[in-house]
Amino acid sequence: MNNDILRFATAGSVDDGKSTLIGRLLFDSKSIFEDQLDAVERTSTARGEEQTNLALLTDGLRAEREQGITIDVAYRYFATPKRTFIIADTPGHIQYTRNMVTGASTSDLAIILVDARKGLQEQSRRHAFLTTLLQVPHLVLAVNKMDLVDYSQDRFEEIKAEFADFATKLDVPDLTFVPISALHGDNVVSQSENMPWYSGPSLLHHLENVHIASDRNLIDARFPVQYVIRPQKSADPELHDYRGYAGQMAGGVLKPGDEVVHLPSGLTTRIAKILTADGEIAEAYSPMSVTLLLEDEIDISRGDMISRPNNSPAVSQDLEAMVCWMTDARKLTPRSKLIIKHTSRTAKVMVKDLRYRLDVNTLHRDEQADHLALNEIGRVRLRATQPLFVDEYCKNRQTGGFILIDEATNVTVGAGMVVKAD
Ligand SMILES: Nc1nc2c(ncn2[C@@H]2O[C@H](COP(=O)(O)OP(=O)(O)OP(=O)(O)O)[C@@H](O)[C@H]2O)c(=O)[nH]1
Repeated sequence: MNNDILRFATAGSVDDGKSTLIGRLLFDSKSIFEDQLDAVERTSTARGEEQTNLALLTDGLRAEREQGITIDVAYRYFATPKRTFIIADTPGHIQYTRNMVTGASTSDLAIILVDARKGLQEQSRRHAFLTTLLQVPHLVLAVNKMDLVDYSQDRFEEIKAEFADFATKLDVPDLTFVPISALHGDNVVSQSENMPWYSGPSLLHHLENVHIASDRNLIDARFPVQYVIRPQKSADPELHDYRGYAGQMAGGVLKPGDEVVHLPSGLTTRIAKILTADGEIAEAYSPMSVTLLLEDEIDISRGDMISRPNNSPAVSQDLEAMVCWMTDARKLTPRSKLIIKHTSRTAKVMVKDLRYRLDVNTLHRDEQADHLALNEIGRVRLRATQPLFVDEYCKNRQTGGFILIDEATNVTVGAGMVVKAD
């Protein structure tokens, strides 16, 4: 039911045509589009969609806002009869890395725009690298301004070959090339008559049909507890007399009757019921927001994890991760003390060491580096003051991702992807 939401990020150098493309998509798709979330909400209710869809959508965005992210990523929404789209529009000029990490970390797909006249730029490679680092499952290279190269197939093939060659170094999971003119609308929403040699889908057609359901991890059940709903005195015991655990599914599938394990206690019990705002349901999977009722009383708090007895995340205070540093107010150095926000758990963390800094242009590793500055990416070892329940980011972007917060200012200063927990 949630598969009809596609989150995508756009990236490109200045003037490659991102704003024009987004405008064109919104305009030509003749969809109901509004910047305001309440408008999306109205639309979706009118279309008879399930309410939970929207709750999820707003939850995600609200969570980002609450984390005090000061990054100027603009979210835009539009819908076609097939899907609802959330675009993370990341400004290309300054702060590209930080913006892109923020915008792309929750995206199903990224569009990298290239100006057909200029071809691949250093920034296109950097964006592609970040996309793979963030494990965005689908990548589209949109070769824009085809009108300015006479809709030349040769030019398109040239850029395509160059990028495909570079992409082999990156392990891009799914790569699609589309020749477009954002200004004139060629291949954006409908097939272009100016490029009869191109037989692939228009950009919107691809966005509407790209298969994302299987990108979600449906194997490893993960339920980070966000809130504990305590029993209340009520005349109607069915309604209020229970203890429930609310949160968002971060992987796998859970059903009533399933045996589950609570972390950190290691105690096991079974799921009694799964509730949503609309009532009881038979199964929960990512990214649904649900409340679990368990058969036994266990002492469970916010930040704990519910998973399956033979398939749990690592329970560890030590993490090794790729971190993107996002502030110029301070640097990341060994012994830096920070706050880590990982799933629904918040803990203090210390940087044990910086193993290397990565040059995102050359992919060179500088093992002598002693700090990370704004927009720099490096591999670090962290030690938290309490155990975290983590998976490797390549297995699960939710339980493998985290943000780092400056304690004094409460500002997000870094984003991380777990490489290993030990
Ligand atoms: N001829 C032609 N011009 C285009 C096309 N797409 C965009 N442009 C022009 O290129 C210029 C830059 O386009 P924008 O959409 O503002 O570029 P942007 O990537 O959003 O730029 P920033 O927001 O500064 O990063 C504008 O003058 C557009 O009209 C296209 O397909 N063909």
